[in-house]
Amino acid sequence: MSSFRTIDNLEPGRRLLVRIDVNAPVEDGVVQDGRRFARHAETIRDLLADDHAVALLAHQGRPGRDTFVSLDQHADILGDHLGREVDFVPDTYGEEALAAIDAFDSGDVLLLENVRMCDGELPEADPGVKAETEFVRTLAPRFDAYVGDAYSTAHRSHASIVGFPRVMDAYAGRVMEGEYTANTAIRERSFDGPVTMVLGGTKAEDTIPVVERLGDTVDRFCLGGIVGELFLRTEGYDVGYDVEGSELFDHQWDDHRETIERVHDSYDEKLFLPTDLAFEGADGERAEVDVEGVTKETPFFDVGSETVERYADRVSTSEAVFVKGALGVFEDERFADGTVAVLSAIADADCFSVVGGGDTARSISAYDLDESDFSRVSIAGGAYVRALTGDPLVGVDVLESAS
Ligand SMILES: Nc1ncnc2c1ncn2[C@@H]1O[C@H](COP(=O)(O)OP(=O)(O)OP(=O)(O)O)[C@@H](O)[C@H]1O
Ligand SMILES: O=C(O)[C@H](O)COP(=O)(O)O
Repeated sequence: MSSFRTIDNLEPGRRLLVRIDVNAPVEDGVVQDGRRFARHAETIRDLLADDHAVALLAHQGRPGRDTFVSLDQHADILGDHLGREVDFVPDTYGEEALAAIDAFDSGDVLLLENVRMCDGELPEADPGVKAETEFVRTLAPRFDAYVGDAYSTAHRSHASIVGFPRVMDAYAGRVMEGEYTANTAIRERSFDGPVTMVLGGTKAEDTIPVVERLGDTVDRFCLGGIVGELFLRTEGYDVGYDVEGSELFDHQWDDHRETIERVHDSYDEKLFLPTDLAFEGADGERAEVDVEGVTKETPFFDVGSETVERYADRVSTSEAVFVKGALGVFEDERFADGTVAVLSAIADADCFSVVGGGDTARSISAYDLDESDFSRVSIAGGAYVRALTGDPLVGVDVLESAS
């Protein structure tokens, strides 16, 4: 059980600084709605019911990525979920933000600008260091308390996650409490039959340590997405290289090569890698190639149909299946087969199943799968895998210390 205080422990009518995580996919400049908005809206609704004044902090994307955009659209989406206006302030702790904060009152909700656009939020550092930033020193005294609700960013030692709770009265919001309780409980379960992990997506830093840490307890790892290609590269296949305009592979290969090779050698028998991959053919349609025939000039966007069949077969004979990261670029219907077919096989199987990853969880609603066919859908990605591996979450630790 966690030992943090929750928003149920707050006196009504406080001025609250609330960190949420509505980091979302951005398609052609349009921020996509999803579970994260819906779940944080529940926290905000509960806070408003207790007459609090709510100033929201959140991030979107990472500097340098095309998903690194302002939060103005996020305010509208949150407003739609809440059925009321959420005021967007295009500033975080400058004059405009301070004027808005000084003027706000019980029952108001405002969303400050993307915290990763302001000095002090990045890079990661010790909570004591982040608490000394101008960002934290300026905003903290203007509020009665801090609410940490961004469970899915609780693995990042950033100012808005660890700096404020270090110096403020701090509480966990509904999302933080719910995700923490469920994800910690998952780790404590044991299973009689085979346990399978389906790992894909774009973040090697999240998925590779999972294989390393859980290699002795998990029976099968079915790999796809970027991580699948990086493992194929250790076997000498010409994949997992950046083509022009992409920055998905080479830096991750440089950072993780040693671990990938070690993990590959140690758990060879448990690792299932794609045997075929999908790409965009000359006619713009989905085409597939056996891994024996791949070339480094071709970008691949999904696992192929033979791989899907093998993975679906593995999950259907499992007692428990954990998913982190999509097997392909499911946002494009041509490359959704791998992700959707394997999720469907999990939904049909008689097993305990958890799907994690902010982006990955979106494929469930995007392709009309039924959320109730899974034991749990977590809106967290990196924090979810850390919960599975038992690694501490700084954003949770700092809330516990604040109690
Ligand atoms: N071969 C591929 N090339 C490029 N992108 C891919 C490929 N396979 C999967 N993806 C992308 O992986 C994404 C999902 O994984 P990602 O690692 O970004 O996040 P996640 O695990 O869902 O969540 P979080 O961001 O919360 O950690 C999807 O948006 C999908 O488009
Ligand atoms: O989407 C996520 O996983 C969280 O919002 C954290 O984002 P980050 O990986 O860019 O820190």
